Amino acid sequence: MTALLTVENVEKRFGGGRSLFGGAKRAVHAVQGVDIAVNKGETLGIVGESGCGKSTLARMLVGLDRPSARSIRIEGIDPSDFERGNTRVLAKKIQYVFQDPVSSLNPRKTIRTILETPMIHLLGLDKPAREARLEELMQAVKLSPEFLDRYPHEFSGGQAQRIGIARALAAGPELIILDEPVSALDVSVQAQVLNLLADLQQRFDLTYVFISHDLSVVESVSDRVAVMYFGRIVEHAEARELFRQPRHPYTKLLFDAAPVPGKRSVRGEAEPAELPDPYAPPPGCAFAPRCPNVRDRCRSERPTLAADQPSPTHAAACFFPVEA
Ligand SMILES: Nc1ncnc2c1ncn2[C@@H]1O[C@H](COP(=O)(O)OP(=O)(O)OP(=O)(O)O)[C@@H](O)[C@H]1O
Repeated sequence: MTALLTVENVEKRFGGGRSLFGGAKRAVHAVQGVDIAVNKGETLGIVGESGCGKSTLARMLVGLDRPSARSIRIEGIDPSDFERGNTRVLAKKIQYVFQDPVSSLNPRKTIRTILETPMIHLLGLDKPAREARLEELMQAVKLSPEFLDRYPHEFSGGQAQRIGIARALAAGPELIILDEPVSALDVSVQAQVLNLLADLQQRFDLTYVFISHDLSVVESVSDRVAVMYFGRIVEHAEARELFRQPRHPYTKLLFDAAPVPGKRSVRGEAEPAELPDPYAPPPGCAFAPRCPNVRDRCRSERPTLAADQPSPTHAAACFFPVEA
């Protein structure tokens, strides 16, 4: 398998530095020491609770946020374009679909203008080529070409998200970061958008990074899944393997807390608890205060991601993982 995107030891701190009077300002450690490789044509799911750093990581992958310490490489892109945040080069290769479809579209622009903008600025297409591409895009996202001269507020959430997806496709990217793409939609519309994304992946040979807090959605779309907690990846594995046999106690807790039709909730034990102070990450495992398997070592030493012996592709950052 060829990695299209490789992320090594990426970090993002917000704040820090020196105040006007010379004192050290505290920094939020939003993402710490993240390594990811995304293979061509696959969907990597990233799952975790609110505030764990999913969106910050995603924004760094498309160059919307600059990493504090970095190594992000995309096949076919000169690393210096990444260093300089050369959005024009990056945007041709990698695009972003936002969670809130309506507010992510400029309310004063027609759909035609929204979709034509990347064609002009990134691809330099002339009018006839743009017309042909507009038709192709609208047909791909299953919207009538009549919608092209309307404004974003005239659309339902599901339709607006189809337009957001068409905008992401306009420049012909290879990789799309989908940041909670169906969370704001009605359940009945979610499945339609997920099916559309699967069709488009086949048709345009796309690679996806799919970010969500919703386990059932992540399970249904992902080839591999990375679980994030407090800015770090704490477990990753092939999707089927992870959902069959979670190894990190946090992953297990997420699974136990997920609502399953007909199953009585066990939320009592999995109620979201306070995350550690993001200004002062603990020396040991960040999950230790919530962990049912916690021992002394976990509070002083931070476990690194290590692949399990029986399954070299399944890694959990835990000294005392959940037994098979
Ligand atoms: N611009 C910022 N300035 C300061 N702190 C920030 C900023 N953006 C994010 N953070 C902090 O970084 C951490 C990770 O936030 P992030 O939005 O990436 O998490 P998330 O998992 O995507 O959550 P959500 O699903 O709620 O968006 C949080 O502690 C958040 O408060």
